[in-house]
Amino acid sequence: MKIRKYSTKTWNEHPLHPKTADCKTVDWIFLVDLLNFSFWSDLDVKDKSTPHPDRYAIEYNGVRYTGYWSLCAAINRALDHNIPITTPDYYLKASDEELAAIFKSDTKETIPLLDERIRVMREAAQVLCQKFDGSFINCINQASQSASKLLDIIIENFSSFNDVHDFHGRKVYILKRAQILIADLWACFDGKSFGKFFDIDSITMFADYRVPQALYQLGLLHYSPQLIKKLENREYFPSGSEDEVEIRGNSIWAVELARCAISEIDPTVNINAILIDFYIWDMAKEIQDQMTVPTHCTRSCFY
Ligand SMILES: Nc1nc2c(c(CN[C@H]3C=C[C@H](O)[C@@H]3O)cn2[C@@H]2O[C@H](COP(=O)(O)O)[C@@H](O)[C@H]2O)c(=O)[nH]1
Repeated sequence: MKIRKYSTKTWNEHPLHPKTADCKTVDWIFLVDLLNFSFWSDLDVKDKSTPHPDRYAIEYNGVRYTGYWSLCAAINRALDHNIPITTPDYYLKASDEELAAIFKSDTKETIPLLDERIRVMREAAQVLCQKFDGSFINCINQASQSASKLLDIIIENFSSFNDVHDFHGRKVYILKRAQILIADLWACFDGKSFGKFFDIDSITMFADYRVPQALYQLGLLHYSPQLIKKLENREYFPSGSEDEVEIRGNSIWAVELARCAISEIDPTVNINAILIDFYIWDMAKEIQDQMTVPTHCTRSCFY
């Protein structure tokens, strides 16, 4: 496995990520991270890099994309057809049919949670147009270059980002999409302009379903035999259930411990949870076929 140096510059190198860092790119990142959830397929029981032929996929520039990349491809496809899909005023007023067409599948399976995606688009567009003059840039400006303040603005105004759960009577703030939204801005704008946050290191890893699987593979997360059996049986974990919150919460802690360990080995290295997460997520995609336990199965708009 090639060792890759991940830096914020790597974010823009992905073929489907925007190559210009401007106002339109902020709208693109907001929409992508508004919809950055639940791509795993009921058809793909093996969830390998060679996906089930019928699982949701988008053909774009001659490449078939599944998962997160299928979302980016669908949005870029619409923009290529001069549909202003990243403009909040557009996805506030477009019909359900017009929005559904954006995610039109190039295979038999439709995008998971399509109705939920349309609902959260409407909800977020309403807030952006009514409270922030139609652009997330005004949320960024209100945060005065504080990542934690922007996090508060996001979860106070956009309920679909409110990834908070009860675990044995305690509130667990996971906030995966709200945090990756801030992280993607920081990475795309290379820590400048709309990506400039003096406290970016306060952002944690993004507890999705892919990185926990990789953390286990790397020996940074331990699963009990009972949990492994449930994962192998593709048992469904309801959003907020004990197993699901445990996997996600411990993933965050595992990355924090990894961050501390790296800093102890080399205090000069400029590392944070975001870069560790991005690196592991990208690597997970490369070693998907070698994974010894499947991802966990939860359907939610949180990740
Ligand atoms: N923790 C974490 N979760 C991430 C990402 C990304 C994409 N980030 C890109 C941008 C910069 C980085 O360099 C990555 O290239 C998507 N996801 C989550 O994964 C799941 C989709 O998985 P699959 O079905 O296999 O595509 C879904 O829950 C989605 O929300 C990440 O980076 N970290």
